[in-house]
Amino acid sequence: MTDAATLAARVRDGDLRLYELEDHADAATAAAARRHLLAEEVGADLDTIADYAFDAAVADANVENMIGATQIPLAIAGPLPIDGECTSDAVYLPLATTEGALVASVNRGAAAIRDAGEASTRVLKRGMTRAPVFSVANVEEAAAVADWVRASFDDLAAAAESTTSHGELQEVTPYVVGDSVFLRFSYDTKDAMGMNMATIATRAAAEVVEEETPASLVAVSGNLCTDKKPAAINAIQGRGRSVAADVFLPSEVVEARFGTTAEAIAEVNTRKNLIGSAKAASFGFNAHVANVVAAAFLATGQDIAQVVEGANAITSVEARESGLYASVTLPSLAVGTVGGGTKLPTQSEALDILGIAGGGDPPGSNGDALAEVVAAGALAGELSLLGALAGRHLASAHAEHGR
Ligand SMILES: CC(C)(COP(=O)([O-])OP(=O)([O-])OC[C@H]1O[C@@H](n2cnc3c(N)ncnc32)[C@H](O)[C@@H]1OP(=O)([O-])[O-])[C@@H](O)C(=O)NCCC(=O)NCCSC(=O)C[C@@](C)(O)CC(=O)[O-]
Ligand SMILES: NC(=O)C1=CN([C@@H]2O[C@H](COP(=O)(O)OP(=O)(O)OC[C@H]3O[C@@H](n4cnc5c(N)ncnc54)[C@H](OP(=O)(O)O)[C@@H]3O)[C@@H](O)[C@H]2O)C=CC1
Repeated sequence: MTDAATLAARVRDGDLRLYELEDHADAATAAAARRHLLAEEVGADLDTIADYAFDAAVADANVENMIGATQIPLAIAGPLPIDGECTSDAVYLPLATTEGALVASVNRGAAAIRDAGEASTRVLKRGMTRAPVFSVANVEEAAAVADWVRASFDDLAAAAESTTSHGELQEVTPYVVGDSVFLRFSYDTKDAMGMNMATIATRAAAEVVEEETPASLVAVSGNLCTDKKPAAINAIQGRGRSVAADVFLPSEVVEARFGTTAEAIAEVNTRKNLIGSAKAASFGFNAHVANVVAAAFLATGQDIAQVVEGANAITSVEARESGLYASVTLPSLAVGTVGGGTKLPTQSEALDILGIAGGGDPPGSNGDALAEVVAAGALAGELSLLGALAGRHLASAHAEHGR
C-alpha cells in the first residue's frame, strides 16, 4: 500500500496508468491520487469533490478513474397518492435536480392530485430490448434467416436464459434491410433495468443464430434496440416499462391550485403538447416529462442516458363537465431497483424512501412500482406546468424560484 502523492508521481513518471491505481492502493487512495495529479496539472481545488460520504470501493462496478463524487441537491415532492398495481400508497418522490422551481412544480401537482384523491397508474407492458445486427449474402438469405428465427424461439430462449436466473425472453422480432438482419430480442428483466442482462443473454442467443444459419454477427447492438437515441420504435412498440398515469381533478381543485380553468389547461395541452409537438416532429408530446424522469433517475440510480427514451411521452388533457381529466403515458421507461447505480448508498436510500430498494416479491414488482411512481410524478409535473402556462405565471415562477 502506498500514499496518494507517491502514486500520483508514479503516474506522472509513466510507471503506472491512471486506471491502474486500484491495483496498488485501496479505492479511496486511488481516487485521492488522481485528485493529487489533477491539482498539480490543472490547479483545480477539488476539496468538495473529495468530500464524499460512501466507501469508494462500492462504486467499483459503476465508474472507472474515479476522483470523487458529484453532489446534486436531492429533494422530495409529495405526498403523492397513487392507486397502482404495485403502489397503493401516498409516496414521497425523491428528485435530484439543479433546476429551481421544478420540485415546487411537481409538489404543486402532487397537492392537486391529493385534493382530488389519487392518481391511477398501470404498467402496460414490460420488455427490455437488445437488437443485434447480422450480415448475410443477400435478401434471399436474409428472408431465410428471418424464417428460421421465427421457427426457433425455444432454442433462442434456452440459450439466452442460460445466462440469467431472472431474465425471460419474451419475443424475437426479425427486421431485414437488404443484406442486414436485425433481431429485436425483448426480455422481462424483473426488477433490473436489464441492459447488461439483455446484452449478455442476447450474445448467447446470437451464437446459436450463427451456428444454425449463414448469418454472421456484426454487432450485438444494431441500434434497432434502440438504446439512448431518439427512436420511433421505442415510442410505438415500447422499451423497458410502458406505463401510464391519470387523474380527474374537479373544477374547484383546478381553480384553487392553478388559478385557471380546465378549458384553458386543455387548450394549452392541445396547441402546445399536441399541435406544437406534431409541427416539431417531436417524439415527446408532453411539456416536461424529461424533467421528472431525469430527476428521479438521478436520485434512484437509474442510467441517466435513458432519459432519451424516457421522455417519449404523450400527455392528454380533456375538459369534462365538472373538471379536468389528464393522463401521461410513457412507452419506454427503463427503470430498475437492482443492478446498475441502484446499489450506491445515496441512490439505495432514495429507493428506501419509496420502500422499493432491491428485489421485489414477486420479482419485478419493485421495478413496476418505480415505473408507476415516476409516471405519477410526471403527471404531477405536467399538470403544474400546464397550469402555469395557462395561468401565464411560468416566467414569474422561475424568476422567483429559479434564479
Ligand atoms: C412554482 C409554482 C409551483 C408556484 O406556484 P404558486 O401557485 O404560485 O405557489 P403557491 O405558493 O401558491 O403554492 C402552491 C403549491 O405549490 C407548491 N409549492 C410552492 N412553492 C413551493 C416550494 N418553494 N417548495 C415546494 N413546493 C412549493 C406547494 O405544493 C404549494 O401548495 P401548498 O403545499 O402550500 O398547499 C408554479 O408557478 C409552477 O409550478 N410553475 C411551473 C414551473 C415548472 O413547471 N417548471 C418546470 C421546469 S420548465 C422546463 O424545464 C421545461 C420547459 C418549460 O422549457 C418545457 C416547455 O417547453 O414547456
Ligand atoms: N451492456 C450494455 O450494453 C449496457 C449496459 N448498461 C448498464 O447496465 C446496467 C444495468 O444492467 P442490469 O442488467 O439491469 O444490471 P446488472 O448488470 O447490475 O445486473 C443485475 C443482475 O441482478 C440480478 N438480480 C438479482 N435480483 C434480481 C431481481 N429481483 N430482478 C432482476 N434481476 C435480479 C440478476 O442476475 P441474473 O441475471 O443472474 O438473474 C441481474 O442480471 C447499468 O449499469 C447500465 O448503465 C446500460 C446500457 C447498455
